[in-house]
Order: sequence, then C-alpha cells, then structure tokens
Amino acid sequence: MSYLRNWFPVETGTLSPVSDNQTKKLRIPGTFIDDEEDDGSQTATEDVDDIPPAFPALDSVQRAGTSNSTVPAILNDSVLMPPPPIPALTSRVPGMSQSNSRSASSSLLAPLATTQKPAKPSRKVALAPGFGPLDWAKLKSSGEDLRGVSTLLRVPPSVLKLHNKKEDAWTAINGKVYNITPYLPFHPGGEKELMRVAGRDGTKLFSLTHAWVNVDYMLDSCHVGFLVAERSA
Ligand code: HEM
Repeated sequence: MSYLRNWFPVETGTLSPVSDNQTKKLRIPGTFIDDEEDDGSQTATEDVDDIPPAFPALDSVQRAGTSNSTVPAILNDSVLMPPPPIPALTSRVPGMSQSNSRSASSSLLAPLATTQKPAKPSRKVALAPGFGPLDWAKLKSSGEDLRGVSTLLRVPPSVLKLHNKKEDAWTAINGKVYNITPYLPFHPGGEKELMRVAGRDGTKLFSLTHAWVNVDYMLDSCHVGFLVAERSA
C-alpha cells in the first residue's frame, strides 16, 4: 500500500481515505507490485485489466522533465526537430563536376562520364531531314538500285579514278569498291569528308577516322565490285 502511494505523485491524500479495495482499481497494469500486502487477490482484480499501460511510462524522462530538464517532455508542434540543411544537390550546375570535396563516386549525380563535355568535339554534321541513319537503312533495304552496275566488276585503280565526281563517286575500302554517291547526303561526317576518298582507295582514311564503322554492312547495297591490280583487270 505505501509502495503504491510512492508511485502516484498525485495527492496521496486522496488515496488515504479510500478503502483498500478502491486503491486496487487505481493500480496501473504493468507496474510491479512487490507485495507483502498482496495476497494474490490484488493482481487478479478484474476491474483494472482493461486499463492500458501508462504512456509515457510513469518514470520516463518525458514525464520527469516537464520543467527544468533539457529534454522536452513530449515533442509537439512547437518543439519539432529542426529541418535538415538544404542539400548541396540543389545548387549544382548540371553537366559540371562539383567541388573537390565531393567524390564523384559517392554522389547521387549522374556519372561524370555522361555529363562532361567529350575531350574531342564531334565532327558530325547536321543531316537534312529525311537523311538520318534510319532513312539510309530504309533506303538500302528498299530494293532500289544503288550500285549503278548490273554485275560485280573487277575494278583497277585507273578505272576507279574515273569515278571521282559527286554524281558518280566510287571508292575502295578493304578491297571492295562501293558507289558512294547515294550515301553522300546520309554520311554523318558530311559530303565533303566522304568525297575525299572518291576515285581512290579510301581504306586508310576510313580506318583513321572511324575504324568501328561497319562499312560492309553500311554500304552492302552500293557494292560495285573488287579492287584489283592494274594488269590483272
Ligand atoms: C566510305 C564509307 C564511309 C562510311 C560508310 C562512313 C560512315 C560513317 C558513320 C556511320 C559515321 C557516324 C559514326 C558514329 O556515329 O560513331 C561517320 C562519321 C564520320 N565520318 Fe564517315 N564514313 C565513311 C567514310 C568517311 C571518310 C572517307 C571520311 C573522311 C575523313 C569520313 C569522315 C567522317 C567524320 C569526320 C565523321 C564524324 C565523326 C565524329 O563523330 O566526330 N567518313 N561516318
């Protein structure tokens, strides 16, 4: 009984006049009753079983610190966590790497490889509408004659040399001769660049510029014949 009074900071005086039976009803479930006084009937009292445990707990810092404590009693709207600082992400410049203190690998930014300017500027030209890579793919598989010859030829350098004009341009790449006239407006590097190999063996220049381009596939429907030595023509 005296133990219970200690638990309740409230006017213990109000408890004293009431009967033992009434104090049992005030017991908070979940609190421990060390009882010489408890003969077993107290803990079995049915009336108190529906009362939830006190929250915050009676001896919690929240309850204790209502006045002088630095711990706020209970967080309410006026005692909220301060907002987080504005992240540096909002001040970044797209496409630019951040200050040295940021490591590229630990940020949420897009990988630098895709945001930084390439070391070498592209030398691609703006192609006219209707002359993009897909348009070329469509044209070359359309069945239209892009060779200008009825059968594959043996082409010596002296013959190749004759086909050096825009309207009639041939070039040899890796031993194969192609009619490049239909491809001129589709060439991503521009007509002028492509015309540099017109009428001659363009293998070296082609490989130096873009060895990764699959010329066999790109110009298969422009195949005219094979480059051969002069005397074997
Ligand atoms: C004759 C067969 C040729 C074919 C089929 C061809 C095809 C192509 C293709 C598909 C591209 C785009 C490459 C890419 O997106 O990565 C390209 C770009 C280019 N080509 Fe050609 N090309 C040929 C010959 C030449 C020649 C002889 C030159 C002369 C130098 C040349 C100069 C260029 C240049 C400067 C670019 C732009 C490269 C860049 O992205 O900066 N091409 N060509």
